Amino acid sequence: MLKLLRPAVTRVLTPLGRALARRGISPNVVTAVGTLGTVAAALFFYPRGELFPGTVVITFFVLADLLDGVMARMVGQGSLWGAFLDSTLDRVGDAGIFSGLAIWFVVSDQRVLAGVALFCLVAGAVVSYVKARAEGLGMTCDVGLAERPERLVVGLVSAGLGGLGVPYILAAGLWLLAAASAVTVGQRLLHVRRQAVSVPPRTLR
Ligand SMILES: CCCCCCCC/C=C\CCCCCCCC(=O)OCC(COP(=O)(O)OP(=O)(O)OC[C@H]1O[C@@H](n2ccc(N)nc2=O)[C@H](O)[C@@H]1O)OC(=O)CCCCCCC/C=C\CCCCCCCC
Ligand SMILES: O=P([O-])([O-])O[C@@H]1[C@@H](O)[C@H](O)[C@@H](O)[C@H](O)[C@@H]1O
Ligand SMILES: [Mg+2]
Ligand SMILES: [Mg+2]
Repeated sequence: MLKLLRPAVTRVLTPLGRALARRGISPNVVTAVGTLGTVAAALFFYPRGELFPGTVVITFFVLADLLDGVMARMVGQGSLWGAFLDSTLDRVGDAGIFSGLAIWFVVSDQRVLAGVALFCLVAGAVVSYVKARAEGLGMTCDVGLAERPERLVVGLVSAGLGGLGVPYILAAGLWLLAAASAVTVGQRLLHVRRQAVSVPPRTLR
């Protein structure tokens, strides 16, 4: 659903993308710096319980994932290597965010929430894997309640508000995200199954 914001986001980020490109910075550098910054901020701030500053810094770096694509499209359709790097490093960034939260929950003796954060990490990775595998087999899988932008917005907004002292919001956000991610896995499996069963087996790769 947040995909609908892509044209507006592209308009806002295009001047910045153009300025970076003029300085010789490539989309791949933006992808890599965004991931490194996300992981470093998540593993520095979250385990200390500094949820609000952590979320602000992570949000800054995570937006690089929008900027890299804007920059790539400014000079054409983007590169194959860039597309691969972007998707792969997204998994690394997500792992940093949710493991940072899980470490904080362990350290602060909130074990159930540590489990929920780990579930969000794994379920989010499965959501992405199902799509990548389906596309690798020649099918489509552009469906689901909690795609990556939704997962990041729910995770980051609840962590940020939790860091500001809003009671129960982080727990509520993570439980919601866990449920939405599980539903999304189900939606994607059904979507892929519908396509897969209509293909004669010998044409499968
Ligand atoms: C009360 C709380 C208030 C907070 C309000 C928050 C509101 C929410 C604000 C913003 C939401 C913005 C969401 C925007 C969604 C945009 C749409 C979308 O689909 O984005 C998807 C992506 C990027 O995906 P991807 O990487 O696949 O796309 P690209 O555009 O990069 O294109 C890929 C292709 O480009 C080529 N390419 C790429 C890279 C490369 N190196 N070479 C290339 O060639 C190639 O062809 C590729 O195939 O977006 C995301 O996943 C990131 C979403 C980020 C959302 C962050 C939201 C943070 C929100 C809130 C944080 C609150 C912080 C403060 C909290 C305190 C509360 C008071
Ligand atoms: O499958 P999902 O995790 O919801 O969302 C995906 C992103 O996480 C991935 O990095 C991107 O390259 C895919 O095109 C897709 O948008
Ligand atoms: Mg990107
Ligand atoms: Mg990405």
